[in-house]
Amino acid sequence: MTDSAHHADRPVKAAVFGTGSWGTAFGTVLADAGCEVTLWGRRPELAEAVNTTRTNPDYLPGIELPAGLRATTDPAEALDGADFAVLAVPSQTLRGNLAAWAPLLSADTVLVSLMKGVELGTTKRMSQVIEEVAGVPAERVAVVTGPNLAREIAQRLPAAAVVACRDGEVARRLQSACHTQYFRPYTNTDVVGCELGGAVKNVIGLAVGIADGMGLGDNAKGSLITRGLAETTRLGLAMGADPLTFSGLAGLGDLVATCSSPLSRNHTFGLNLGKGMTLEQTIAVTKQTAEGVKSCESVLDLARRHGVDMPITETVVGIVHDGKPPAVALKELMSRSAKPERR
Ligand SMILES: NC(=O)C1=CN([C@@H]2O[C@H](COP(=O)(O)OP(=O)(O)OC[C@H]3O[C@@H](n4cnc5c(N)ncnc54)[C@H](O)[C@@H]3O)[C@@H](O)[C@H]2O)C=CC1
Ligand SMILES: O=C(CO)COP(=O)(O)O
Repeated sequence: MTDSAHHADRPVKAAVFGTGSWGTAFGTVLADAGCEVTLWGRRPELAEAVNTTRTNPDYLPGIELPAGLRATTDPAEALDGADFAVLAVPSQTLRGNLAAWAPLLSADTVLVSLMKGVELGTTKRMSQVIEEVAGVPAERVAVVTGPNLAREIAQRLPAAAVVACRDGEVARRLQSACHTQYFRPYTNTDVVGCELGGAVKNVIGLAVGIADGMGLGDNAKGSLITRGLAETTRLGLAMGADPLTFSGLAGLGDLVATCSSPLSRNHTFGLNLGKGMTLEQTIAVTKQTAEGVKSCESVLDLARRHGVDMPITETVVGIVHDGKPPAVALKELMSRSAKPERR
């Protein structure tokens, strides 16, 4: 654990791009595991605050960050000697961000996605965007996902996670670099399933939030979680994922955490809509990235391209983007034709 994050006779080095809640929290995990970590952020005043107060007052107020974590606004400084370049920016800005950083990457740096979204327009998963923009093979791109609400992790509360890479040995290296007493990563080689699990759970989290806001009860929540997982699995199967991935941490685990936590931005976004706020009002009170708001459209696009029925995702798109009143959307969802459970 703490001693395992060493590469031959030197500590493992990691650059983390994004000084938001998850970038900072995962940087904390890496530093607690013994890595030398440099966070990159856009704003000099936030980098300065991280370095001088050892806190991130904007995203994780009140939580002490480890000494092995420092911040900079210079991407070249962050990447200097990095074994891992960890990406934690919003999914829809990744392409533009990475285009600027890619020329600074060394030939053997492993790129790690922390993001849970699907690119609008291209319907690409984040690892695909990374491969394309950085010009690296799939074997050099890894994904970290699972039930990992950032604030809980930064408070060093226990959690398990999945580290996925097509190359199992790369996944094992990253697993050892981020394994601590409170953070337990498992490896997986099903990158497609792990990424889809993370992206679609945000959409289902919105749906459950809307239902909670409307006061529909816990049976509705259990039904949405289960049928949400069923439609995620259908899409995964059509895209070549291993269906067992969806009953693991990247699927069920993350879905349950997101749908039951007041810390989830997607759940909270849905809750506000369900309580009757307009989309504009909800966006105005949302200060952080709620990926499902944009990714519900790209997930639905993916589903249509693969000929997969995703009624809950379609309902969320109807409410969030087409202005359909939640009560009307609920009626439509409940009036769908009756069918066997396993289909
Ligand atoms: N917060 C959480 O609990 C978890 C978040 N994630 C995923 O991590 C990713 C990042 O989310 P968070 O850190 O939570 O979001 P956040 O909203 O807390 O932070 C986003 C970061 O990206 C930066 N950013 C925003 N627009 C940018 C741009 N145009 N260019 C460069 N940087 C920009 C912000 O300044 C901030 O540092 C998302 O895909 C999210 O789904 C995954 C697991 C847990
Ligand atoms: O992905 C997450 C927990 O695993 C965080 O969920 P939110 O993005 O909804 O806050």
